[in-house]
Amino acid sequence: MTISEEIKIQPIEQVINNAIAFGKQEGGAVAVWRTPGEDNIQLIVDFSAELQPTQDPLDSKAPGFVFAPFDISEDTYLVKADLHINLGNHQITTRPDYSVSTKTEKLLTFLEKEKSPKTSYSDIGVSESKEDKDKFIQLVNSSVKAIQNGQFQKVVPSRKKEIHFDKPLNVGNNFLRLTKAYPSAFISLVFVPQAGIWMGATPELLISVKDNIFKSVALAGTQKYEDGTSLSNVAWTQKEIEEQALVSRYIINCFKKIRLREFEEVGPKTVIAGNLLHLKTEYKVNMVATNFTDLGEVMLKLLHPTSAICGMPLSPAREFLLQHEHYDRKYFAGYLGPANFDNSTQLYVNLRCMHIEEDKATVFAGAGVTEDSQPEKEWEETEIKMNTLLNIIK
Ligand SMILES: C=C(O[C@@H]1C=C(C(=O)O)C=C[C@H]1O)C(=O)O
Repeated sequence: MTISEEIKIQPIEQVINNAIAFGKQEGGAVAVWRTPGEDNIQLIVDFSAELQPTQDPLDSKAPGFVFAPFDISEDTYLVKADLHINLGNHQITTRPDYSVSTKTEKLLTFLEKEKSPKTSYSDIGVSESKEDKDKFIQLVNSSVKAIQNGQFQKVVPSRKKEIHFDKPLNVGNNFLRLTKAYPSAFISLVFVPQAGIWMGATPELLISVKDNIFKSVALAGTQKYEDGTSLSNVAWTQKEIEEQALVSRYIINCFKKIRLREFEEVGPKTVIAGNLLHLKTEYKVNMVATNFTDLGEVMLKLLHPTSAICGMPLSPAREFLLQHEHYDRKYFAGYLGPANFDNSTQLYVNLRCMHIEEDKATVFAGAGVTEDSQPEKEWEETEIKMNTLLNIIK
């Protein structure tokens, strides 16, 4: 399908804003993303009048973008790539079995003609009370007690914070700001009618499958990154080393459950994630050599939610969070990313993210708690994780 010259000359920010406005107005879902280390931004639109939730987003093999919540009993969506625009080279592709409908024509006209207001930034107010801090400190204290009582070894309590704008946030422009600020993060902007608008810059791969190679990572342990710090001089405490080792063990236990013995393990290494440092171990499996051709689907079901975002062992940690966290994480700490797209699947944990509404947005962050956690430090950790977005958003 050819793309009109008019779309090509539109600023990318405007094409993104108009695609989301189209989804809201005409019904449809939109996903925009930039994978780590890539320049090109991808945008897809699913024209379904009512997007249906799916149980197994990878099973259909349909190219699209998966959007899954933290709590697997809530709805997961696959935004199908009815229409795909590569915003790097302005190539438009439609799904081969999708007949170009009047909706496609309407979208393309919409993208060409509608002008979004020129970039002007909002004044942002952050609402946070002493009560919020006290509540989180209490949550960490009860997490440590539960660990001391032997209920589990690690748990990842989280919290949210609201920010208010005086005028609607320019999401297209802020998405582009995130891509520039965090070249090694997975940057995403998703609109699903039932879930609203979510934007994020996550450092954490959940699973990827490409050229018959399966990958996953164990990412945990957090400290602030000061510009210019040499990674070889970074030191980690025993608590942080153990906390990350539990995530590695969780992944290896998942491999064991399916009797997969041959995997490569590299790390743990210190990595930079925007304004933060983490410890990361990488796992790699050759799916042909091990005869596990559906490893992506199988591991996705076993891994989520990993002990980087929930706890170890999984069940008692999840029960604890459901009882004590007192809010719904929704899509925070869920997973998202392109599936069966350009012959690869890359799903990331939805961290460093925000849910955007008309005049406010909600940011989320959690912190891994072990027996040695100090509540005040865990609070600070959630603050700096939220700053990954708050330092950039205008
Ligand atoms: C839970 C978050 O991050 C996760 C928890 C980490 C930790 O506890 O140190 C580090 C990286 C992520 O796996 C978050 O960003 O909200």
